[in-house]
Amino acid sequence: MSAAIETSGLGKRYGRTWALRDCSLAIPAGHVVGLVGPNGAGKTTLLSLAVGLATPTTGQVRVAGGRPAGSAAALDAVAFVAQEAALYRNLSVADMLRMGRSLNRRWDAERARGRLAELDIPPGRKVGALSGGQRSQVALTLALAKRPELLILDEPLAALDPVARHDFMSALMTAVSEDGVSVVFSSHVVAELERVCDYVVVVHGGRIQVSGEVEELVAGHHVLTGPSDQADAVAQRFPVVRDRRTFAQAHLLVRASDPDAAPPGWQRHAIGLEELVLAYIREPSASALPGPKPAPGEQVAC
Ligand SMILES: Nc1ncnc2c1ncn2[C@@H]1O[C@H](COP(=O)(O)OP(=O)(O)OP(=O)(O)O)[C@@H](O)[C@H]1O
Repeated sequence: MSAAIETSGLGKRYGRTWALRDCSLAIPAGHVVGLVGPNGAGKTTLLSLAVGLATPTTGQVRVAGGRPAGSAAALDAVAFVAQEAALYRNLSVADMLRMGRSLNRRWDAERARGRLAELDIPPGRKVGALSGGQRSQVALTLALAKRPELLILDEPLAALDPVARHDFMSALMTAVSEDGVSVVFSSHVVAELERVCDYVVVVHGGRIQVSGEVEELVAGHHVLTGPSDQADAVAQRFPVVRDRRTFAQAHLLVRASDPDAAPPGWQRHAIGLEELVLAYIREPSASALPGPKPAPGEQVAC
């Protein structure tokens, strides 16, 4: 299967700071990928490298089926919506569309006009006079008019209110189902992920901490609840992501897909994506990456 984004040994250093390091990742095409992590984790850096706006200090990155990031072939296939949507506030919406047409080899003008009409965004209005939600929709329209194979968005939801956020994500999902475009977007809105993403990447401290299909990640983790005095023995049997204990009871979030994982006297609970992602973000030394799983009893370490 071709990869939407593939990196090997990718690193980016700004002065003494490694914004991203040792990043080897293969995100298969055809997914809606949520890229999450705390402030300063390296999300924008990873996306900038994938788009070709930054050059790697180490390693390489290929996009949309093996095209070197930033190459002419990649620029044709990839559309990017930046954190601050790169729109000229003094130009009208129609001017932005004209600019898009002249800058891109592939350009679906009809679709762009139709989309803006559906959204009731007047073509003659200056971009600076639009609401934040409307500006985001214009940026998405420009990106989709390229008919990209891969659409990359850096925190598209950050400035949007809940209704605009919902409308934006619905528009994105429609584009995914109509065009089959692969989408990678970074977000702090972890609660949204479960509804829209089928693949998730967690980055923390410049390193990839989690990468995988949502369904597999959720099926492969459970919370085991039982007596605290047995918790050490149970923790020896499974890779533990999070260990919470009171005097009487322990709650261990473990990486185990075995349906019989719960030892006698212990209960097993399923876990949702939001809780799973937050648990990893709170435990930076834990990781869930493709490849051999950690041995039972091994603390999952990067
Ligand atoms: N141009 C730059 N010059 C110097 N340091 C930078 C630069 N860009 C990013 N960094 C540093 O690299 C690290 C990763 O930054 P990055 O913007 O990729 O994180 P992020 O996960 O996107 O953060 P946020 O969620 O806050 O947007 C941070 O420590 C940041 O300060």
